[in-house]
Amino acid sequence: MNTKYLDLLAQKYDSEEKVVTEIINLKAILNLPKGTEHFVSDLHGEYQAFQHVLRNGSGRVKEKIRDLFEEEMSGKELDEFATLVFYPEEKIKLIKNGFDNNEELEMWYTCTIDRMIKLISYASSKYTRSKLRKALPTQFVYIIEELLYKTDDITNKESYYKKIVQQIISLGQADKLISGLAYATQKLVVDHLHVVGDIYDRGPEPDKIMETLIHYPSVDIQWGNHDVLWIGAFAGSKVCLANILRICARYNNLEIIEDAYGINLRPLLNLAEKYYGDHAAFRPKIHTDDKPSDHEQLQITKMHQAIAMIQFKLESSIIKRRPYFNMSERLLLEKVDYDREEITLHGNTYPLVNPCFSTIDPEDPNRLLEEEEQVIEKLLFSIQHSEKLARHMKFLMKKGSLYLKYNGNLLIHGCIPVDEEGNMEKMTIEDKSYAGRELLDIFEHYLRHSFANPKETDDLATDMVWYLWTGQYSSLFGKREMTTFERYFISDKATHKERKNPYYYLREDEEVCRKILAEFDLNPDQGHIINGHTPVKEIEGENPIKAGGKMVVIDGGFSKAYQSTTGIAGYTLLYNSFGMQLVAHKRFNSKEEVLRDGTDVLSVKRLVDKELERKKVLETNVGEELLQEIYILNSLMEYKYMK
Ligand SMILES: O=P(O)(O)OC[C@H]1O[C@](O)(COP(=O)(O)O)[C@@H](O)[C@@H]1O
Ligand SMILES: [Mn+2]
Repeated sequence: MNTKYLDLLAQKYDSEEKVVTEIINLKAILNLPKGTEHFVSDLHGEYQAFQHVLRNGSGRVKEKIRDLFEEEMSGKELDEFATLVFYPEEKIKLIKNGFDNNEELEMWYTCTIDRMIKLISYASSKYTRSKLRKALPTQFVYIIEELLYKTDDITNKESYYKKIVQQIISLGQADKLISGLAYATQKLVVDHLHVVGDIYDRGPEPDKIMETLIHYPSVDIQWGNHDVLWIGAFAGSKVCLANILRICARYNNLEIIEDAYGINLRPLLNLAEKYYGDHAAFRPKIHTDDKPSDHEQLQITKMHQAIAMIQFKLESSIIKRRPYFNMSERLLLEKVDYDREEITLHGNTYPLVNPCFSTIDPEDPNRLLEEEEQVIEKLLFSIQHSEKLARHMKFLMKKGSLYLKYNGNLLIHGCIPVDEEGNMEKMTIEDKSYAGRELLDIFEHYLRHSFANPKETDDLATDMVWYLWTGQYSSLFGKREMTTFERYFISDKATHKERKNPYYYLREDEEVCRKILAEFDLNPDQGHIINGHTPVKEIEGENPIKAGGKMVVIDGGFSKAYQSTTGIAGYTLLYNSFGMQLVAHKRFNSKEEVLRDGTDVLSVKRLVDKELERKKVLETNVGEELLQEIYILNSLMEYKYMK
């Protein structure tokens, strides 16, 4: 090993004892049970529901409370206590309002602090003391450690502990201590979070989800098709930008653009006012209680049309300059008969419902008007200069990837494009052909290149980000076509169908899943594919666990817009030292409801896999890293201290 490196390391470990202590510490960690991994996907801007799932650790918090207190507490009390751990500040306020005098309150404090200490002690039992310390609220570390390491049999210490608790109460610190303990418990029940794509679009608060993730101690992200659309917009793709604006308009979420990210939509509104009127197909979908005024709705409807038409025009130029995207069928503006208001697709002619083509020159339908060009330029400038968006996108790049191999499993948002026989589909890019893992790697390479070169707006890398959103062989989309145009302008529903890659039915087949795992150098006997992206229709009896347990699809639809199709409000997956558990979540309405009714919205758990022996850190990705560290420390020991 390079001695310079070891000399440098010796500055940190400047005594034999320090090296020895660290080696012993790391070896001890290797033998602890593996930490709990928490998988979520398709959050689609639903910040409140996501918060709830994080706070309850997909049921882990409640489970621990039940284990500890089932004997001494009623069902209602267990619920109340769980709610206190999820939303401590709010719940404490509610509980305090219910007391008539100070004595009752003090009794409640004493009992609650005691229970919280027991809970945190139990929740941290598989971790080192140092990890627990890091999770604790800093101002109370000393006090909590004193309370934690009390054992009941040392009765003569009892009065000492009582004194501590009384002091905390009389100094007015009890609320803060209880809240701190609650948050620490939340941190301890889950060790690592995986977000299997689609943080953005459809729901109202993706920016808040990003903030939460940025502050989350241990997280990775597998990009979803909607996430790469945002990355693409920030990286200079005008067509990705048009798409995110169109989707925000469609779902009545333009606040995300204007208020959360500070982008001025005035130029778009001016253009929209000039060329467009009301249009049923472009009215925003309203899911919230705070309905925009009629005037606002009309403005959104107009902007929605303006940006959709810009999108369709921009798409055509990419399709033309990238023949190997194989998308010439999607040159729709050229297929329209503007006099007759008809379009011919696959040999069938359909009337166009309410066309709004006033910015289109039938002789050159793909050409942007100068005004349209200026609008999209201005919007691109603002998007690329939004400080907050820059922070969020950089984080997505830092923690994200197209796929992830983690503890033997393959995490991927969409699919691995395959043919009907289950062979990896090939895509030729600039005369070179790619399939399977290589295809995903080259996609990721282009995406990173585009992000690193935001001034380039029409190069291959930037176009490729759009391909990831909508291309036939994109691992994030995986459908033959996206029929956005048809849904706006053609009433015949048959034209709205998006043909899926065979992956989406072949993934039921264990052999296909094994082949995919092998393609990624994973052990097919032990690994699983964890997928998001396609809502599992529990309502119709669809099972999220497929291919004999090799495939788990966890998109149950956090997205409110999809809950009527799925019948639930999302799946999450937990993978701890005992195995994997799938958790189905019932619809989450509001934090207020949970606080009021004390009920949790979780339901059934299904066992995906049960480890025969409890899995240790040694057998995980983290374990591999620790082994390397131990190896280096041993080298240091030999080089510096054992001569
Ligand atoms: O929500 P909308 O506007 O109906 O959009 C539907 C589009 O979203 C997609 O389903 C992709 O989004 P998801 O990844 O959320 O499924 C496309 O296949 C489809 O064209
Ligand atoms: Mn998706």
